[in-house]
Amino acid sequence: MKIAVTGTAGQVVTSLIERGTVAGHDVIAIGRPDLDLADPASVVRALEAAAPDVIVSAAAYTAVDKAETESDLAHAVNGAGAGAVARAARLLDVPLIHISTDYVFDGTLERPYVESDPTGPTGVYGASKLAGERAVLDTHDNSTILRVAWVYSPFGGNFVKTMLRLAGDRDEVSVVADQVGNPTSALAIADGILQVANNMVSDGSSSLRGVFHMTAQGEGSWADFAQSIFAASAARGGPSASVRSIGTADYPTPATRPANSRLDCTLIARVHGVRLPDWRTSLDVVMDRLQPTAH
Ligand SMILES: NC(=O)C1=CN([C@@H]2O[C@H](COP(=O)(O)OP(=O)(O)OC[C@H]3O[C@@H](n4cnc5c(N)ncnc54)[C@H](OP(=O)(O)O)[C@@H]3O)[C@@H](O)[C@H]2O)C=CC1
Ligand SMILES: Cc1cn([C@H]2C[C@H](O)[C@@H](COP(=O)(O)OP(=O)(O)O[C@H]3O[C@@H](C)C(=O)[C@@H](O)[C@H]3O)O2)c(=O)[nH]c1=O
Ligand SMILES: [Mg+2]
Repeated sequence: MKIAVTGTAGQVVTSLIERGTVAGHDVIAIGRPDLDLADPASVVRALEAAAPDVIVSAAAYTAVDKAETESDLAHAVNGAGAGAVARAARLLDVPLIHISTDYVFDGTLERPYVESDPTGPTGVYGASKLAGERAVLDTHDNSTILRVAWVYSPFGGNFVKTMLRLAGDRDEVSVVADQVGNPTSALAIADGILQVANNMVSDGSSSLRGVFHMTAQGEGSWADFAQSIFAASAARGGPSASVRSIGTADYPTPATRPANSRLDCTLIARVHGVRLPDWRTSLDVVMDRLQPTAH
């Protein structure tokens, strides 16, 4: 399969290049300056020139707090930019897999969110991603939206790397314990994307299209996640710190984040046969990559 993916250095695009290549696919990553999501004409032009069998829309404006003061740019990239990717997929007549987020929800529900639950983003980033979902669904029927969450990997910037950096220069790190979710490895996301792509290319049924939740099994708070990161690091002889559990009110940020970010992934298991590993299993894989010599 010839897979075009948006972005060049992001966590999901880098993981898809690795996992897709291992699986024998031709993965072409297209990003700035050739494809700039803030410039819709460049998006259509670059994707048409690549002539792929399937498009994966993985690039996005992901700076959650900064988005609060860069609303126009966040919406241009995540909203209109996603629409431009969908127009390219329509022109090429190929399946589109678009990546979205748990931050489309307000987090007030007491159980994991299912796909049909009402959205209600609490910040600009979530609102811009929701606009992107709608642009995709309005533009191209042959689309699947995968909502992922709390992404980490050996690549780019993420919570795991932030925690390891903080542990390098302090004994204790304060982390919020009242936001719960599903930490998900970008490498596992890449494997899920490949399975969904295979399904879409070989089967045109509408049941395979639409919105799906796709996160790792298992849940935890950011404080739980930090604790597991430090335990895994210590076991490899790397930096560690103790976690002080704090409340969201004690960690003020420009953007409001959902208290409950948990996504129910029953639908994608049933329809696509995709079930990502437990997050603690995937964390070990990523820690082995980040600290290969530390054992
Ligand atoms: N990170 C997370 O925790 C989560 C992410 N998601 C979603 O998953 C997807 C992948 O996220 P992730 O891999 O972590 O993102 P990263 O922040 O690691 O990377 C973002 C990517 O988007 C590219 N990009 C940003 N702006 C533009 C632009 N104007 N034009 C073209 N490319 C641009 C970057 O380009 P460059 O390569 O040039 O740097 C980079 O490749 C996104 O859709 C995100 O919304 C969903 C839930 C959680
Ligand atoms: C660095 C740090 C963060 N925190 C808190 C802030 C926040 O509530 C939580 C996670 O911090 P982050 O800045 O990594 O979170 P954030 O950037 O909001 O992560 C989100 O990114 C976007 C792109 C998504 O789509 C989401 O799924 C989610 O992964 O931990 C602490 O409590 N202590 C700390 O030392
Ligand atoms: Mg962040």
